[in-house]
Amino acid sequence: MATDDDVDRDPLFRYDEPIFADEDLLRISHLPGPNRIVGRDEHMQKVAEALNPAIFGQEPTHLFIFGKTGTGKSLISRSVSKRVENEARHEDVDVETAFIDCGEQTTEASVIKTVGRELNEPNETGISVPQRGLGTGDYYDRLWQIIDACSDVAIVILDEIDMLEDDEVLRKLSRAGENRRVTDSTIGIIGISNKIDFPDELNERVKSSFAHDELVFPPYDAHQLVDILQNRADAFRDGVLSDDAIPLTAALAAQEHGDARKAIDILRNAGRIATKEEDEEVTEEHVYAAKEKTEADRFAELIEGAPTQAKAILLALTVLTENKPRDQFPTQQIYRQYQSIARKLDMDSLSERRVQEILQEQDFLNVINSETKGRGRGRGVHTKHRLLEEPEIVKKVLNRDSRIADLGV
Ligand SMILES: Nc1ncnc2c1ncn2[C@@H]1O[C@H](COP(=O)(O)OP(=O)(O)OP(=O)(O)O)[C@@H](O)[C@H]1O
Repeated sequence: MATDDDVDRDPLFRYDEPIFADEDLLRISHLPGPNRIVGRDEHMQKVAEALNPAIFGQEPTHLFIFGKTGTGKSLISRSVSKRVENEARHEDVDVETAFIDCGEQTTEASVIKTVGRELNEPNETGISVPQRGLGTGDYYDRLWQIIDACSDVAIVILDEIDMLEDDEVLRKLSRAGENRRVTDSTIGIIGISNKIDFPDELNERVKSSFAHDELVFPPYDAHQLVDILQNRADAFRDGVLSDDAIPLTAALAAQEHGDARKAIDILRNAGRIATKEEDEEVTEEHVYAAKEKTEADRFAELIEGAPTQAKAILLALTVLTENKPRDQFPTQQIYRQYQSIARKLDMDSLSERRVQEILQEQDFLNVINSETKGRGRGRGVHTKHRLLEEPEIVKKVLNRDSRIADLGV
């Protein structure tokens, strides 16, 4: 019988995995078991209290969770929802969860459609939710039918809830859950946002559209990050991680704010770099190189993931910065540049006020720095914005959007 060793393998690929034992444990979307979750007992308890009624088919308390990126908001929401689903089964209650990224689904219709598609089991319900072609009202009708057919309680987790274009969807979801004429099932909403120190108008509007409890997730300290990483160290083969690898990763990830996502990404990238360099151990050097790579990837992802409108605004500031490096520009000037770009892109122009809001959202994400100053009594405020990255790098990333690349800027 031929063994693997006898077969000529294609030399283009690698067949050994000397560094990782199970790299999937370091995937951001991986949902670790409860015993691998560190330092969030109190928060988990609060989410559990809010969702507890769902186990008995009753309406949960709606929740808003705030906290900076990588503080475990999605993890705790998903993990507790899953535990509720499991416990409810013992009571013969069907709890189903839909996780929606409002950064991608920003409109009422697309949120409703996506919740419908996530909860639907088309073979059981016989209901289809087409990607396009239905009006918002029809998507709602189908969603209520799906919720009725597939669950006693639907938990809808809305990640990046501040990206929602309006709050109608929140109001309708929360009212439907209370109104037996719309659906026999109940609905619990968890809204997640990382805009904790950025109270903007949208946030206030969204926040006031239904009754809810609020929870704040603080950043992790370096010790907690070490524990989080230690709990995933079995992603690596025995003895592969040098003694410094985890403490250094945790320290680097704690520098800005204690961000578990960054810590996990750095450790994973360090492992990948060690693999690529055919080293036997993940060393300090790999961790430093991984930090650089993680930050560059994240910046690209941040811009690439932004809606085209936001990219057009960023392009406007980039073009201005190219002519006057490191300068600050008032909103009005960026707005004029943006309008000309929007025209070339054949895109509707947003209002100056909305552009100002988007500039400040980017500010939160460390791409742009915005400073607001009073102009003097009765003369209003004046905001100036500065691009923090090199214009060349920003343009390179923006040009990955084919519509923007076609401008040839
Ligand atoms: N307390 C924790 N214990 C173990 N792993 C954690 C913990 N907190 C976060 N993580 C891990 O860190 C990564 C980021 O966490 P999560 O996505 O929950 O953060 P977040 O606060 O929702 O961030 P964002 O606002 O960027 O979406 C995930 O892979 C998650 O599993």
